Amino acid sequence: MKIIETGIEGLIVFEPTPARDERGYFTRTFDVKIAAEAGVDPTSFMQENQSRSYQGVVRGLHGRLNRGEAKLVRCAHGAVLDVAIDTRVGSPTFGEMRTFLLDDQLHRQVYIPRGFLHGYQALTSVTDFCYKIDDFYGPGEDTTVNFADPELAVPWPAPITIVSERDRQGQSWAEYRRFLGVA
Ligand SMILES: Cc1cn([C@H]2C[C@H](O)[C@@H](COP(=O)(O)OP(=O)(O)O[C@H]3O[C@@H](C)C(=O)[C@@H](O)[C@H]3O)O2)c(=O)[nH]c1=O
Repeated sequence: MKIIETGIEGLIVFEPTPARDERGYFTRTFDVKIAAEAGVDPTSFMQENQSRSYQGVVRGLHGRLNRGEAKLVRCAHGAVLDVAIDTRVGSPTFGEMRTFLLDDQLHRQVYIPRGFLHGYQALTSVTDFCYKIDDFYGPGEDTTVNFADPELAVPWPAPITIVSERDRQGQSWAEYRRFLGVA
C-alpha cells in the first residue's frame, strides 16, 4: 500500500496493490499499521457508509460544522471523480481543491481530514462509494456548498444528471467563507 501526498497537509491518498487472477481480484481496503504510518488514527473511525449512485449523479459539496468530520473514501464499484476542498481557517492551503479519480481498477482511497468540503460525481452506470467517518451521523451539523459554485468551478467531468434538493440549495462558496470569517 503506497501513501501518496497531495500538497495539502493531512489530505492523503492510499494506493493498494490489488492481486488479479482469472477469478477477479483481491485488494486490502484498510490497514491499521499503514493508516498510523500516514498519521491517520485507525481507531478514530465510528461508522462506515456505502451509497450507490447512477451515472452523472453529483453528491456534495458537504462539510460538517463544529469539529468537522474526517473520511476515508473509496469507490468499490465503478468510478468517481472525488473532490476535496480545504476549508480549515488558517491553513496555508485554505480554499485549495484537489480532485481524484477513484475506481475499481486502481482502488485508490483518499483520507480527507476534518475541515474539508467533500463531493463526488459518479462516472459509471452503477457506482458504489464507501467511506469510513470519524464521528456518528450528525445531520444537524451538515453544511452544503453549491456543487456548481462558479468561483470554485469544480471540473465535473461528465454531464450532471441528478442532484439532491439539499445539494441544489447549497450556499455559495463566498457565503460559506463569510460564515467561517474569511474574506
Ligand atoms: C450521510 C448519511 C445519510 N443518511 C440518510 C439521510 C438520508 O435519508 C439519506 C441520504 O442522505 P444524504 O442525501 O445526506 O446523502 P449523501 O448526499 O450521499 O451525503 C454524503 O455525501 C458525500 C459527498 C459525503 O461527503 C458524505 O459525508 C455525506 O454527506 O441517507 C444516514 O442515515 N446516515 C448517514 O451517515
